[in-house]
Formats: sequence, C-alpha cells, structure tokens
Amino acid sequence: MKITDIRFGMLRVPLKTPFKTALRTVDTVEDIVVTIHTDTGHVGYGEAPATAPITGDTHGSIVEAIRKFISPRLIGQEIANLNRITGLIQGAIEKNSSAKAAVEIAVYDLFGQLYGAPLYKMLGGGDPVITTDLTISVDYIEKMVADSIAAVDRGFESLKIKVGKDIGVDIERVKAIYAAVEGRALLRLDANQGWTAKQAVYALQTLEDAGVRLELVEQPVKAQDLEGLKYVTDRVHTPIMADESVFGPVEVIDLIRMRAADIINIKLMKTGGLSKAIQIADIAAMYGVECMIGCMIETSISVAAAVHLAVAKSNVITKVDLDGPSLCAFNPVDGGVIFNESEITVTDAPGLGIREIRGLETLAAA
Ligand SMILES: C[C@H](N)C(=O)N[C@@H](CCC(=O)O)C(=O)O
Ligand SMILES: [Mg+2]
Repeated sequence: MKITDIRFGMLRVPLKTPFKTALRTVDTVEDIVVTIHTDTGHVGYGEAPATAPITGDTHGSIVEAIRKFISPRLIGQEIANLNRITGLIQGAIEKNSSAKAAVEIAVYDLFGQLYGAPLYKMLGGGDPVITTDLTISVDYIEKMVADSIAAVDRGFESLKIKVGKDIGVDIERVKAIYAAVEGRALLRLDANQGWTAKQAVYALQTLEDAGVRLELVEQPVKAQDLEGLKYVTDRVHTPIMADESVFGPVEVIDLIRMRAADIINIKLMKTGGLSKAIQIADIAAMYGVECMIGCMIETSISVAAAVHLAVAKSNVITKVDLDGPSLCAFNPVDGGVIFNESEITVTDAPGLGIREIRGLETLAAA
C-alpha cells in the first residue's frame, strides 16, 4: 500500500453553543481535513483545527506546511513502514504540530486498514469503551450553574469548568457550581493561563478551605511560566495539570523532573500526532505520572485517533477530555468511533473506521 496523493478539504460544523475560554470564543468548527490516497484505493483521514492562540497554527499555515514540506516526502512511501513515515513527517518542518497531527492520523488510519485491524488493536489493544467529561464554557455564574446541571442530567459525571477570567468571580463560579452538582459530578477546572501563580494559589486555597473538592486544575498560569506552575503545584493539595506548557516529549521530561505539575494533558494537536503522544504516555508511565487525553475544537475525525490511543494506553491515560464531538451540532462522519454523550466506543472496523465525511468543501490537492 503506497501513498499516491494527499488532498485537503475544509470542514465547517456549528457548535451547539459558543465555546468560551479565557483565551477565546468559538462558535463553529472550521478544520482542515486531510485525505491520504493509496495505490490500493484505500483512503486515510486526518483533521487539524487552527488553534492559533495555543499552537500558533492557522488554516493557511496548516495547508502550506503539508503542501510544501510534508507531502513531497510522503508520496511513494509504503504504509507498512510506519516509523519511517512518522520520522519523515516530524522532521519535515519545525513546529506546525497541527499539520503534522492531521497527516499522522491519516497515516495511522491507513496502517490499521493495511492489516484489517482497528487502530487501538494496532496500538496494543484495550477495553473499547471510555468515558469523557463535558466542558462548561466560562460565562456569568447563573448560566454556568444551569449548564452544569444540564450536563449532569445528560449523564456526564465529570465536568471541565472553564475559568481564568476574573479571580474573584472565578471563585464564586466554582463554589456555585460545586454546590449545585456536589455528589453527582467531579469538577475539573481549566484556567487556560488566565491566572498569575499567586492568584492561582489564593483561589485554590480559598476553595480548599471552603470544602470544595476539585479533581484537578488545568493550566492555571501562562504557558511559558514553568516556575509559576511549580509554585502553584507546591502550595496546594489540588492536583495541577499542565496543558499549554507542554507540547512534546522533551518538555514533558523537563516538567516531570522539575515536578512542576502533577498531571499532563496530551493532545494530538500539540504533539504533532500519535507517534510523540505515544512517547509522552510511555515517559509518563515510567515516572508514574498520570495523563489526560484532550482535544481542541475538533470533530470525530481527529478525536477518533485520540480515543483509540486512550483505549490502548489506559494504564497511564486515566482522564479523558474528548468532548469535541459532543460540542458539535451534528456529526459529519459516517462510520468511525461512536460518541454517545459521555460514553465513547471504538468499533472493530479497520483503522479509524471512517467511511465518509459529509459536507467537506474541497481545497486544492497537496
Ligand atoms: C475542547 C476541550 N474540552 C478543551 O477545553 N480544549 C482546550 C481548549 C481548546 C480550544 O481553545 O480550542 C483546552 O484548553 O483544554
Ligand atoms: Mg486546557
């Protein structure tokens, strides 16, 4: 099975409600879809969102990185040589992690199709059902409380509460939500870099003193502020998770050695796809550090790859934030992973199992 062509499409899917964080507000998924075609007629699917405030990637940079740097190296490559191909992708250009992720996901999809096995089995196998949280966008307090109750009523047992806008209101937001859903759902906070280290310690100690039990707090401080992250981790009981602070395996090793965070959020759009995400999971397992698997504003194409990884690495990826498809107004994918509210199920269809993507706008070939 040899790669003959790499093509692009633009996928637009409205969100059920606007997604609001300390960094940005989004109301529609607008992602680049990559299809890799082979001499056997098989097609592999990948997807990349343009999450510029986090990864630096834009639609233009994703297309350009693939068209000019990645695609020329891959045409003619044999899918069976997976490690050679992922090396070519990772070495084609610096950074551009979302472009690399989209291409790697499509290659891994084809790798599974080549051997007639679902991706999670190619990655080591596991229990095919996992459970995700649901994100509650940052908003005024009454709306966040209502959204949290609605999510719990839909069966979500873990909520990821977006904060990081205003420290005083954030404390009140979390207290009000905790009071409303206590005993029915675990709460995770994500400040998306919105606090200073001192503000984070103040907020978390205040919440701890008030009896608010949080499962974890994600990225309280600026991405580059590793000392600040450690300052917070050292001073609160609540587990602290690094998200925007860590993209690849080298950063993860530094972070673990510094003991700057307790948990690591792995996202394929930060790691540049599955190959380095696997490395991070293996490093974390060696050090006994837990991981979450997360996503950006993505549909069930690229999130499917993250699900397969989570299933195969459930020894270390113990927390799941793969709610992108649940935030979408509809699922544009025929086949693939089954997203049913909090419950996510992988099937035994080869690769990612995707048969068709509806509503894909064609862009020029790579
Ligand atoms: C969608 C997911 N639950 C999430 O919150 N992901 C990111 C933000 C994604 C984005 O801004 O596109 C996160 O910070 O964890
Ligand atoms: Mg985050």
